[in-house]
Amino acid sequence: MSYSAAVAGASGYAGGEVLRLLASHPDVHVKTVTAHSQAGQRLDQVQPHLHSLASMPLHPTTPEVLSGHDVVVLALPHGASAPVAQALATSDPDVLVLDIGADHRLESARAWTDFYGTEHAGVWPYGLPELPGRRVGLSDARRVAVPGCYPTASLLALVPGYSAGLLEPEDVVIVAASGVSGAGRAAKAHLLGAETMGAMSPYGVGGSHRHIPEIEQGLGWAAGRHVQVSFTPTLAPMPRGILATATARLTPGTDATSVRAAWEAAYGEEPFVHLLPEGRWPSTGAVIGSNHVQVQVAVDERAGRVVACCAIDNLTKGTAGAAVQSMNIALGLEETTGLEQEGLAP
Ligand SMILES: NC(=O)C1=CN([C@@H]2O[C@H](COP(=O)(O)OP(=O)(O)OC[C@H]3O[C@@H](n4cnc5c(N)ncnc54)[C@H](OP(=O)(O)O)[C@@H]3O)[C@@H](O)[C@H]2O)C=CC1
Ligand SMILES: CC(=O)N[C@@H](CCC(=O)OP(=O)(O)O)C(=O)O
Repeated sequence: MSYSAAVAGASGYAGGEVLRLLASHPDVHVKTVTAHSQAGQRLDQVQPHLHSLASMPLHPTTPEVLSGHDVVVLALPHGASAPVAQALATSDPDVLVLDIGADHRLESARAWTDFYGTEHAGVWPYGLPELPGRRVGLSDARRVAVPGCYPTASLLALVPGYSAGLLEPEDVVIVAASGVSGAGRAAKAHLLGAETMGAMSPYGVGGSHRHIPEIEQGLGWAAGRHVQVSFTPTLAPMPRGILATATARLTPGTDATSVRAAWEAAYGEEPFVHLLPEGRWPSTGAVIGSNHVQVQVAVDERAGRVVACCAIDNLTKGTAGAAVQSMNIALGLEETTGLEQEGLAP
């Protein structure tokens, strides 16, 4: 069976990555692409690397244009997807909608308003199938909230320890470095070319980053109680990739053997998440361009803490790959379909 797809926000980084993956997907063909300020152009004027889709016209992003497809991917700024999704709920109730933005990720309306400052649009099944119990919730789903990029890396680093009851729920510290494509294509003051090359600096410091409630939500699901997180993002001079380093206090009696066993049990059967052999540490260089994830964990006995690292490509497993993986599950396809690319090196 062949499914038709529309990709909204096709002129952006996330939409472009969705198209790169769908261009070689055997069961889904891209029928419609939309943009906002760049509507009216040909796709290759804004995404010159997408050769097989080059002549597609970029339509305006309206519910009418997006109607009539089997799958709609919304790669739009926060706040822009909820009204489109509401219109599709009336016109196309059975369409599979994957929201790459944040509008439908948070259960807590209060957390949404605190960090995004607008009205909460509601919550959809969360598209990180590697979290306990989430894969089954995605099968037959018609709506999927694709996780944020930093939450993906942070949760894949730490969730096994919370699921196994090995980590304390307070005093979790996560520092993550992201490539500059994480900020999107639109120019931003802290992202002017020369300033990002050859330098690293933090931003969103002091508990203000909007991914904090999403990370706490995912860790809380695994722990069965609230988990308090200090999260600091940093900008790294690379186009793609996230390396998250997370530390948390061990519960009394937890040793390195039980930590290793918990992470092995969580990821032993996962097609995309690779717990590295002991002594090897994740590198963004090993996952760029692919949906694969590298994870490593160690115990810092002096500090009584676990140290877990996770590397992803922010645009693939951190966005578009997660959307395609969730789409495959929701459509009943093999989960890895269209996501077989190895990493790109050097
Ligand atoms: N970049 C990343 O690594 C990740 C991004 N995301 C999320 O994906 C979404 C898209 O991000 P990204 O691709 O990086 O951003 P970009 O700035 O690269 O692209 C934004 C896209 O949205 C369109 N757009 C802008 N304003 C509006 C509007 N008011 N209504 C409809 N469409 C609009 C743009 O169209 P045009 O160019 O024609 O103006 C463009 O296609 C965001 O929610 C982002 O947070 C999630 C995880 C990771
Ligand atoms: C480097 C950089 O600026 N990164 C972005 C993350 C963007 C992102 O992808 O956010 P969502 O997943 O919630 O859409 C930021 O910190 O805002």
